[in-house]
Amino acid sequence: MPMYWPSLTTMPYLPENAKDTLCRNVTIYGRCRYEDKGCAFNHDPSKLNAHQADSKKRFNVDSPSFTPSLLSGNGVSAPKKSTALSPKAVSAAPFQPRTSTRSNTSTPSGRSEATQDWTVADVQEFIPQSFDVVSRSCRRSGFCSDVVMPGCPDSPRENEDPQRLGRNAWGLNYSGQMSFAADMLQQGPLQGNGNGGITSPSAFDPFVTTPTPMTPGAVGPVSANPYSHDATAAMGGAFFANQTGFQQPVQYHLYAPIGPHSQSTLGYQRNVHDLFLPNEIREELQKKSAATLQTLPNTQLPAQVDYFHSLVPLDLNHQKNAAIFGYPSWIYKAQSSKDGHFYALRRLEGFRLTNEKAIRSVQAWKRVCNGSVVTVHDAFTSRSFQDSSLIFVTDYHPLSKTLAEQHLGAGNMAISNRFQQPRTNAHIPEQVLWGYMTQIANAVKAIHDNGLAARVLEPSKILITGKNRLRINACAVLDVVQFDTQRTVPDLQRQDLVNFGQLILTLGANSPTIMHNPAKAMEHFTRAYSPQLKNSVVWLLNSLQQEPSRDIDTFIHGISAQLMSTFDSALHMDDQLTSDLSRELENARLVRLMTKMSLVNERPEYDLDPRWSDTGERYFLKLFRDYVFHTVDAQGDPVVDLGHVLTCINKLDAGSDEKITLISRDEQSCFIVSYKEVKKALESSFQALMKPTRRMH
Ligand SMILES: Nc1ncnc2c1ncn2[C@@H]1O[C@H](COP(=O)(O)OP(=O)(O)OP(=O)(O)O)[C@@H](O)[C@H]1O
Repeated sequence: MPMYWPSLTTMPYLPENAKDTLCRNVTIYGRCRYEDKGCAFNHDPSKLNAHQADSKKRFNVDSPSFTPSLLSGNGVSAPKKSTALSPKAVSAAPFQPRTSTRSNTSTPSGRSEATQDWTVADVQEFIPQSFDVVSRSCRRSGFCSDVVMPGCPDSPRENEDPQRLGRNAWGLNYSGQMSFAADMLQQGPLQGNGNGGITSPSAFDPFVTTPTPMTPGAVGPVSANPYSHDATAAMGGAFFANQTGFQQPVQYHLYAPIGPHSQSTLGYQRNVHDLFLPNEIREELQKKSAATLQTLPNTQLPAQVDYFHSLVPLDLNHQKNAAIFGYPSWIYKAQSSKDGHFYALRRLEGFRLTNEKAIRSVQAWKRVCNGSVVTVHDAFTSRSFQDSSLIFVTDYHPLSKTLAEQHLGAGNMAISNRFQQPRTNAHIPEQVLWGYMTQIANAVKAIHDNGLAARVLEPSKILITGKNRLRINACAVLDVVQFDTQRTVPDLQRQDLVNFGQLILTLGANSPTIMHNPAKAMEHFTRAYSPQLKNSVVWLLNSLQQEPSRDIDTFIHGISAQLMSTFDSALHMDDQLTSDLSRELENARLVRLMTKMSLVNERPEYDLDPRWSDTGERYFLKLFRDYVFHTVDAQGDPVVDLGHVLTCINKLDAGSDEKITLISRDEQSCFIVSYKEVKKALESSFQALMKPTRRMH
């Protein structure tokens, strides 16, 4: 190990009391080769002892102003060092207040004092302390004996046997739990003390209620937004949103465990998956994104249909029946050149518009805004397909299936290709069927309230867009195609109720053809489901015959108990999604911060420019990057600890006052810097990048 050389020019920090601090080289090697070459530290232990005796006189038990918070003068907690490690500590005398140290543990002076205390004979008393708030880095951080690094799982803690820690890559211990969480939770909130120091959790007094940053009207630590200094100035509004108006306290930079929780883990344990979106949701969303962005090269389809392009067919087979609309219909996904969004285009092949008013009836459908209806946006005629077609523009719901595909085996082969899960012939559970009923009732009510009728309530025209999540599709089509119908809207609305009843009966009987024999279908339904469900279906089926006339409001009133149950399920789902979302809370921030770091660090075009890469702030940003990502253990193997990375980046984002020691790759120089300083340096370097012409000034 090279001799320690504290007065290198790159080292920005020299303790003001250097003369009172025993040189570390004297401690380690017995002498300092730089004693006469400018080393600013003390090389005569006897002088130091005299001085320390002096200082003990000044600060002792009798000192009237002693505060047993274990904080040093600058607000940084006193080092624990040898006291925590000494075997004598076990039989230590009861707690007695002793001299508080002035500087933090990262400084050479801290080390020399430790040396004074290091001999066993000097360990007089055990001072109960919490962890060192000031962390000290060591590139060889694996169980490094002289560095206590909160957040670094390889640092020794409280006589912990490193072997027992049994950690593996990603900071997981062998039981599969994240190791960093304990450190993060242990550290608790970091709060500036207004002195540039940090109050440690050891100063927490359970009997004193202080306003927390979450308390409305709280002042103190949150009065200054720790992030606001750079918000728009540094990144420009487009890159980082301006955060003015929101006082985010530092505590929010920890991942708070929002339920539901796994019962098999201890309070402080985290599984790496706890930090991110659950895999199923991530996969589902990614598949949906992929489906949305899918394109079809070498297609025979027109390149442009009105203001849409990039058409991809959504139909699962080439056989089209004209049974529902009277015209063969096709569905395409397409991108709008007006707004760049994706839409579903339903094309009715060979339709000739004879009455212009017909197509205007779509206007009324644009006003139907309901979670159970596929929103209709537009309708127009087109000759792009070399015929005369009628096109309906609706919302696109990627990877959706129709009820017929899901439960009645429609397009079975193709479905298994697209969704990789062929339809099961299983009987639909009653609760699921109630869920379908309440959602369709919701859609029908919205449609009827707008003075319209759904007219198409078929299993092949109802989409499942998520788990048990339905939306009525193909609305508005019959209003245009059968514009001249003689039936009144109330009549069509009653017909909707009948169609609704038939739909549920078909699904419950689990066969598309069972409606050819309604008596048999009802018999099957009665056997499979509760009388309440059956009665609801019968009520709907009889809507045309009975007086007084029936409407959707009366039906909804009748199934209110089921509505409550569906509503409750929706609330649970909402909770679950909120909880899942909270896991992603910091990711966007972290990714942006890491992007910033990557943009600044080691830019090839400035590689040979010493003013850019190897001096000042850029240099310690480079070392900070090493500290976060390139730490190695005692054997020189890379430490791959996600917990360490997240902790460091979160603290950087928060601009914490906590200090770290950054050591150069050749171990010849070091910086003692706070995260706050690193953050400022990152901001100004990034600013310099954004203004290349002025960067050198
Ligand atoms: N708005 C939409 N967003 C996404 N996919 C849709 C949309 N509308 C329909 N689809 C999908 O397109 C496919 C074809 O739908 P379509 O309405 O033509 O039903 P179909 O099963 O072909 O019935 P039919 O034979 O009566 O036309 C279905 O798999 C459906 O999930």
